[in-house]
Amino acid sequence: MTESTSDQQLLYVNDQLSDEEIQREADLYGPLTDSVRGLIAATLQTEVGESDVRRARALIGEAASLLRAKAIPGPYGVRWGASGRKRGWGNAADGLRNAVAPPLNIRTDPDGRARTDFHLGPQYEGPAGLVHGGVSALILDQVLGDAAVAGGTPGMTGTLTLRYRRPTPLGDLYAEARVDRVEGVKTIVVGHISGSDGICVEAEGVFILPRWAREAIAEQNASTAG
Ligand SMILES: CCCCCCCC(=O)SCCNC(=O)CCNC(=O)[C@H](O)C(C)(C)COP(=O)(O)OP(=O)(O)OC[C@H]1O[C@@H](n2cnc3c(N)ncnc32)[C@H](O)[C@@H]1OP(=O)(O)O
Repeated sequence: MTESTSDQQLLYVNDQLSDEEIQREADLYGPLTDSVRGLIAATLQTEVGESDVRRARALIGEAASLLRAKAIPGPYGVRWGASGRKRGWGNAADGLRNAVAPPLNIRTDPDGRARTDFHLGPQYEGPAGLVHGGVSALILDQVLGDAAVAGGTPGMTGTLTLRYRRPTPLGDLYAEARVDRVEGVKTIVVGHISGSDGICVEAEGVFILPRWAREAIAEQNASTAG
């Protein structure tokens, strides 16, 4: 689907939508995503009888057909509107249109900080009653990455190091991150997830602006200077 770097770059699109149109889309699709999240939890927890399970499957199939009648053919990509507002709505960690993503609402500060309160339901379970370690990694990757973006030095995750200090309970949690230092093209970010008993998972990430992006920026700077 995205076999080369140039295929991937085509998924960064400036679609010129106005802020009002973007807000209208957010108001329409955000609640749809929440409904599907509710469906995922209901699918996991239901104990209704066989005929109700079959009926639910038929209704879900009907809803999927309705939605697929007009749909984008591949990944959502990353889009910008006319004012520069960015939408990574397909993002698996925090995409507004991605029901697989945990319900994060990450807030950032321009000094390179990011934080979010969030609630993880039963669909994020690993060990009994606890958050799956991969889900914690997913969330920390995103929160640390957002801190790098907020600090003005965005990048792809080169290395993510995690220390699981204590089991992470399902339920109400908090994550935060801050840029620790910038070393050339590498931004080193630290952060953690905590629950009511304190820090559960600590993380350090190295975020690197990819070579193709560095070259594109250098080309742009050269053409502006020339
Ligand atoms: C909205 C934004 C939030 C984002 C949060 C989510 C982020 C993600 O999930 S991104 C997806 C997961 N990550 C990936 O798929 C990345 C795949 N890897 C790559 O694309 C590349 O290897 C990439 C970009 C990491 C580095 O490639 P490239 O730019 O060619 O590196 P290169 O020029 O060789 O090296 C630059 C520097 O980085 C260092 N470096 C390279 N790779 C790594 C690495 N994996 N870890 C640590 N350091 C590295 C090099 O040593 C070099 O350091 P120095 O400048 O000190 O000599």
